[in-house]
Amino acid sequence: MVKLDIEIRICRGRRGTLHFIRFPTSEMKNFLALAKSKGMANFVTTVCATGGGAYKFENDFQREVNMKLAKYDEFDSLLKGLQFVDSYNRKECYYWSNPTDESLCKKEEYDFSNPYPFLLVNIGSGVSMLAVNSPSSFKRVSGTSLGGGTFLGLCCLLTGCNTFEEAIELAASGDSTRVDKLVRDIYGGDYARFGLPGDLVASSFGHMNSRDKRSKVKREDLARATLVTITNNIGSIARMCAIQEKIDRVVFIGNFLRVNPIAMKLLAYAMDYWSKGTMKALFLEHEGYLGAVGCLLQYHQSIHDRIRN
Ligand SMILES: Nc1ncnc2c1ncn2[C@@H]1O[C@H](COP(=O)(O)OP(=O)(O)OP(=O)(O)O)[C@@H](O)[C@H]1O
Ligand SMILES: CC(C)(CO)[C@@H](O)C(=O)NCCC(=O)O
Repeated sequence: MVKLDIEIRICRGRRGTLHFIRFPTSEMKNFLALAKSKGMANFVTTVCATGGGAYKFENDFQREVNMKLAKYDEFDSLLKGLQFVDSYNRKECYYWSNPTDESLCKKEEYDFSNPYPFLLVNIGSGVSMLAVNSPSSFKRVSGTSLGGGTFLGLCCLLTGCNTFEEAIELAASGDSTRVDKLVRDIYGGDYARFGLPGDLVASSFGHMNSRDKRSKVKREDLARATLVTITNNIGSIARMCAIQEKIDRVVFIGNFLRVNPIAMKLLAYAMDYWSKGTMKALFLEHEGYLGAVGCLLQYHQSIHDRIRN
């Protein structure tokens, strides 16, 4: 279990501890009802917010609890949060060593004090890829709608599970090769001419057209195959973006990676293997909270600027 609280001094000499809690935006109605019943508006007038929810729920906050949202762009917030969290916590950034050897693969700290340029891959319900060249310069290079939401949605459909935690637990004990068709299922071994090893997935879910194979597959196998399919696709797009932008470090964040070492190791493997060791996959301990930290910092900065002028 990673300790996520951060002791901070933000600006105007303010000190404190950042605590992190999360709930899905599908629970916003319940959150607002709780905030109302506890009289939250008596001690908080403004809530910093980022992402689509900052726009979608703005009127609800005003109407239900008479609170204002201080809204900040999701990518500005992610990057500001990342810079801040990494500077406060030297152990924030890590990688998976020996990703091509499961028995040796382990989590190791990474010194990210000289970060630029890097590719930031935010795996939320959808996925965005940003090329970050300096603290103030970035562009959104690409994205894909096949993200964490797709993994969870397909997993619920295919296995009858109901939560992300359940989906990950199922995947942990599943075997995706009972679902996916591998190169060796097509070639009988490697396709050496183009460097495609026999154990590479040739066709995700490619076995599932067979009635016989479908009758033998378990929920766990389907969950694992869904996880592998979505993760490999993201890894592949991220690698192409990194090549296009001439970047060799790729930082993966977003709640899809929460409690999800299978996906992280797969991404580490894919980046290392397909780049012949020239690209590195990096991860952050606060992978799902960077936007929240970033919008708080921007709010403080705006107050500071207002006081100075
Ligand atoms: N407890 C959880 N409940 C639901 N999803 C979870 C949970 N923990 C991790 N996830 C994963 O995180 C994903 C959402 O990630 P995140 O919260 O970073 O994205 P988001 O900001 O909502 O994304 P987007 O901006 O694309 O809508 C889910 O689709 C799911 O794969
Ligand atoms: C729409 C956002 C930016 C919201 O965070 C994200 O879900 C995303 O990048 N989706 C993928 C959209 C695309 O296909 O590029």
